[in-house]
Amino acid sequence: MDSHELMSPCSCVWTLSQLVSMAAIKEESDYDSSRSSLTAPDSRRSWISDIGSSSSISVRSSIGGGDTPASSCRYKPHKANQAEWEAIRRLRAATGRVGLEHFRLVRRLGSGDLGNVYLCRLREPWSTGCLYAMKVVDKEALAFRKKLRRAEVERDILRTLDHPFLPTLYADFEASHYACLVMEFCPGGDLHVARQRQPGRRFSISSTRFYVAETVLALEYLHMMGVVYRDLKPENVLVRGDGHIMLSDFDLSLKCDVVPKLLRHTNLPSSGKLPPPPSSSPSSCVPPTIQPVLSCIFRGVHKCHHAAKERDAASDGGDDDSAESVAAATATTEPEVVVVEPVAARSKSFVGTHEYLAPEVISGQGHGSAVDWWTLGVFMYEMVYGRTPFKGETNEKTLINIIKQPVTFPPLAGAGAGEWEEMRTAQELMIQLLTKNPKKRLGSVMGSAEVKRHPFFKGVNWALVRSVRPPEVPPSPAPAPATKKVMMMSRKERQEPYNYRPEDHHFEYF
Ligand SMILES: Nc1ncnc2c1ncn2[C@@H]1O[C@H](COP(=O)(O)OP(=O)(O)OP(=O)(O)O)[C@@H](O)[C@H]1O
Repeated sequence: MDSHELMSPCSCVWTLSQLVSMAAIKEESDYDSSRSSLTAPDSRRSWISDIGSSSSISVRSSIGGGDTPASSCRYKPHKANQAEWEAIRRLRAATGRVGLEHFRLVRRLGSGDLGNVYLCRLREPWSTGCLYAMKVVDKEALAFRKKLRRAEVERDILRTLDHPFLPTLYADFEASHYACLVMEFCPGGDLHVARQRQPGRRFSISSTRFYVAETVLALEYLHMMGVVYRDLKPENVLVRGDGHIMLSDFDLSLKCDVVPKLLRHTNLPSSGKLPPPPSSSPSSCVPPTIQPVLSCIFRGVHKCHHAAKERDAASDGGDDDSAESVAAATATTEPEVVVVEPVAARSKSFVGTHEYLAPEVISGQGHGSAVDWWTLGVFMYEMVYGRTPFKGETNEKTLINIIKQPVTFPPLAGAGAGEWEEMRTAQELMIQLLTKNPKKRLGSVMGSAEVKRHPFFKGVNWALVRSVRPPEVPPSPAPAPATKKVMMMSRKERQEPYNYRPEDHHFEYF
């Protein structure tokens, strides 16, 4: 069969195994592949409830329609000289489009709620060495499960991203009733697995600082693009070939409008006097498009820091009037900060992973970008202590703990003086991130700017984080599959249908 038939409009419905076989390597040897996908325990699965909008959204089969120059974002200035990007660009220039028939699937990297992710490479001989991750979702199955909208949201978000710590979408297209996203391949696995390899199954404070700092930058960019991530956890933080991170999995994310607003540093939550949500420039979660917006701009940050100290000193004493008077005294001289994050966005969807849920998500009172700062606190805690802070014996107990229990820290056995001091600063940051009231949580008013200023990140040069040597650099990917049998998918694996098990994803709390 001519592989181009795949894209011709026809009423045929192909099975995934047929499509995968067509795209798979021609050498049909049956290699044993013990590389089964990594699946997280049930309580760590992500999900979205019907509360809010998901169930009422009509199922539109609008994914893809073939990857043509106009169909997805083609402008990725940060990837300009990257071999993988260049290979796709060259293919598109030669053929006018990118489709499944241009790829060879090598093996399955993993599977999730929406579909399977495959390691693949281009068939063109000149593209040797360029590896990609292809997410394949069955649109019909998703439509049946009322989750097609999630796949569309993920595709739309990926199309807009261009950041060193976020996935690059090289192409997206349809093949029969499958929708395919071709993304950057991360050979280093995820941070959940990486943590298991650490001594005591915990990351050191300096490794934690590195990964958390990169995550902050990724969240900052997402927020500025009007995206609330909502699914931060170590399983979703992948490690690139160079050891830097890449956040993955955007199907639970929330798209919002972001409207820049000017705030003074005195409005920080630690002042105890919060500004009302800006009624003139609210963030809305409805519009389907995302427009890049301005970065945060600071003027006179040194003054900010000084004023913050004064304000903190006043509010530490629990004297609201004192805090207020300091705020008032500095109000006219304080620098202004342009905040472009969707801090006032509100969604009522019950979405996330049990151990990582923010209190406002559980209570259903509406949530916005502050949920990402809560999950950052849980993420950091798990990196440092090897477990999440509110985990109970059951999912229900976990949720109750999140709402009711204060965050506590296990004793740090055998820590030296230096490490103890660093740990104390880390704990301070975690406490501020794990503040149950989202309005008082670090990051809730001025976004990432507040988080980045915390003393835990003292010495971090935010502009150069991507040039810092990561704690671990994964070994180079294996040579091209044509010369390495172990990289090939077995016939059994290629033909295996996507196996959705509803019991893994069912959620019954509300
Ligand atoms: N770019 C990538 N590079 C390497 N592996 C990847 C990549 N993207 C995804 N994977 C692997 O595939 C698995 C499934 O991917 P992903 O989480 O995006 O799917 P999903 O269907 O959206 O899952 P979820 O149930 O978490 O929503 C991941 O856990 C990871 O192991």
